[in-house]
Amino acid sequence: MTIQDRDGYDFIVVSNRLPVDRVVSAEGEASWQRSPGGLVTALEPVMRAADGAWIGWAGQPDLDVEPFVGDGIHIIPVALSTDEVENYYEGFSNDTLWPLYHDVIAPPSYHREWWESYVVVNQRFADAAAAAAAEGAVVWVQDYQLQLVPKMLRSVRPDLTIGFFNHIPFPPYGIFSQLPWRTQIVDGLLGADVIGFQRVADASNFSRAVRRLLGHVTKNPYIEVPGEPSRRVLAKAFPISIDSTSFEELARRPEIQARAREIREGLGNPQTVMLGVDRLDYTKGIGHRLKAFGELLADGRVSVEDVTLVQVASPSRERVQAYMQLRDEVELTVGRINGDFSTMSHTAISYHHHGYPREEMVALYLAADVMLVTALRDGMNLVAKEYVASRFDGNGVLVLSEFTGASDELRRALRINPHDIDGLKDAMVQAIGMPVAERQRRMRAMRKQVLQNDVERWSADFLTALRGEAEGDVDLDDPLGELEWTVERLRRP
Ligand SMILES: O=P(O)(O)OC[C@H]1O[C@H](O[C@H]2O[C@H](CO)[C@@H](O)[C@H](O)[C@H]2O)[C@H](O)[C@@H](O)[C@@H]1O
Ligand SMILES: O=c1ccn([C@@H]2O[C@H](COP(=O)(O)OP(=O)(O)O)[C@@H](O)[C@H]2O)c(=O)[nH]1
Repeated sequence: MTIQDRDGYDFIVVSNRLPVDRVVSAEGEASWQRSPGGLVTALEPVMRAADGAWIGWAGQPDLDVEPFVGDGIHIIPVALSTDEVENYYEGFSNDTLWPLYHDVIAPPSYHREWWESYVVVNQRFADAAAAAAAEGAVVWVQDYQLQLVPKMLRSVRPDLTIGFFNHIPFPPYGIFSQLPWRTQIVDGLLGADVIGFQRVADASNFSRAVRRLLGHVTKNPYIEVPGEPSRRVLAKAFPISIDSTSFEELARRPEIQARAREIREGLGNPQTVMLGVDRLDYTKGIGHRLKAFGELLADGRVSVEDVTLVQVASPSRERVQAYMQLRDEVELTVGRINGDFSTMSHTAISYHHHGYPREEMVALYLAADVMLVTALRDGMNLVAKEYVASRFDGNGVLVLSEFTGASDELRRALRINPHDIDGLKDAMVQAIGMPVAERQRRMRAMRKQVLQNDVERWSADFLTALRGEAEGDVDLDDPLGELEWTVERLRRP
C-alpha cells in the first residue's frame, strides 16, 4: 500500500538521510540497499509494528523519486537540488551548526544564504510530514539538520504528537549565542512535545538558551511555552545506544574470529594492537591520538615491534573545506610517523581511508587489545559501545574521551582528556600493560551497561515519554512511571 491509497501513516520518522542508500550496479542499474546505521536498527521494530513511514533525503542531489517500499520500510524521499546540498547540507548543517555545536573546534561560517536554504529545506521536510501523517499520528524528527521542522509541522498539524532527538551535543549558551538565528532555532525546536538529547548537560544547555532567548519558565525537565493554549515541553537526556546483542552475535561467529586473527597476522602479530575508528572528522581528535602515539614511539616507551596502531578514517563530507584540510593534516602526520619509526617488517600506523561493513568492524574490534576513542566533542560515539558489546571474551581496554556522551555511561573505561597529551600517553601505556584481571573487571561492568541499555530500550524510552506528554496526565514526580506503553500500542485501534 502506498501513501496515495491510504489515509496516512500513524508513525513517521523524519531524518536528513533515508535508511536506504541508492546503489548503482556496474551495468548502471539502480537499486536501494538498507544503510547499516544504528538509527535504522533502532527504529525498525517500531516501524514494523506501526506500519510507519520514513521521510528523508536519498543522499544525492537532484534525485526525484516517488515514495516506495524499500527493504520492508515505507520510504518517502525528499529531493534536494545541487544548490540546496551546498547551502543547506554542506553549508548550514555541516559548516555552521556542526562546528558550533561541537565547541567551535573549527570556526563556524555564518552565511545568510545558507540560512535561507536551511529554512526552505526544513519547510519541505515539514510539508512532506504534514502530507503523510494520519490524524493524531506520532512524528519523530531526527537531528540538527531539521531543527525548524517541529514548529513548522505543529503550525499546520496541531493534532500530531511531535518528538525531536538531537544526536549531537547542544552547546553552552556562551557558544550557542554566536548564532545569528539562535532564537529561530530554539523556537523551532519548541514545536516538539519531547526534545531528546544525548547527555544531561545538553538538555540543561538547551533549557538555559530557552530562558535567555525567549524568557520562558523552565522547571527541569519541563519548559512552559506560553500561547493559546500554553504547552509543556519535555527536554531530557535519552542516551542513544546500539543493537548490542547483534554485535555480540557477530563477534561469536567463527569466521569473524578467524578474520580477526588474520588481521593480527597481517600486522606481523604484534603484542598489542591499538585501534581507532572514526569518520574523518575534526571532532574525533585523530590528530591528538597520532601525536600521543608518535611521542610514545619517540620517547621509546613503546616500540613498533610490540605495538601497532590501526587507524580507520572513513571518508565524510569530503566537499567541505575543513574536512579536506583535516585529511591532508592527518595523512601528513601518519606519513611522518611511519617514515620515522616503521621498519621493513613492522609499520607503526596501519592507516585506512575506507568505510567498512559491520562484519569487518567487529573483526577489527576483536583484533584490538586497546580501543582509542579520543574525540574532542562527540554526541555519543557508538564505536565505544560497539567495541564493548563485541568483547564477549571480557578482554580489551577502552580508552575513552570524557568529552563523549558515552563517557557518562561507560564509567569503567580509562577516561582521558584528549587535550592533555601527557595524560593520554600515560593512559595508552597503562592500557597496554593492564593486567588481565583488571581488564576483565572493567570490561564486565561496561558490558553489563551496554547490554542492558540497548537501542531498543532507547527508542522505547523516548516513545514512552512522548506518549506520556501526548496523554497529558503524567505524574510530574514520576513522568514515565505509570505508563505501560509499548511500541505495539502505536497501532491505532
Ligand atoms: O550523514 P553524514 O553527514 O554523513 O554524517 C553521519 C552522521 O553523523 C552524526 O552522528 C551523530 O549521531 C550518532 C548517533 O546518535 C552519535 O553517536 C554521534 O556522536 C553523532 O555525531 C550525525 O548526527 C548524523 O545526523 C549523521 O547522519
Ligand atoms: O568504516 C566504518 C566506520 C564506522 N562505521 C560505523 O559508523 C558509526 C559511527 O558512529 P559514531 O557514533 O561513533 O560516530 P558518528 O560517525 O555518527 O559521528 C558506527 O556505528 C560504526 O560502526 C562503519 O560501519 N564503518
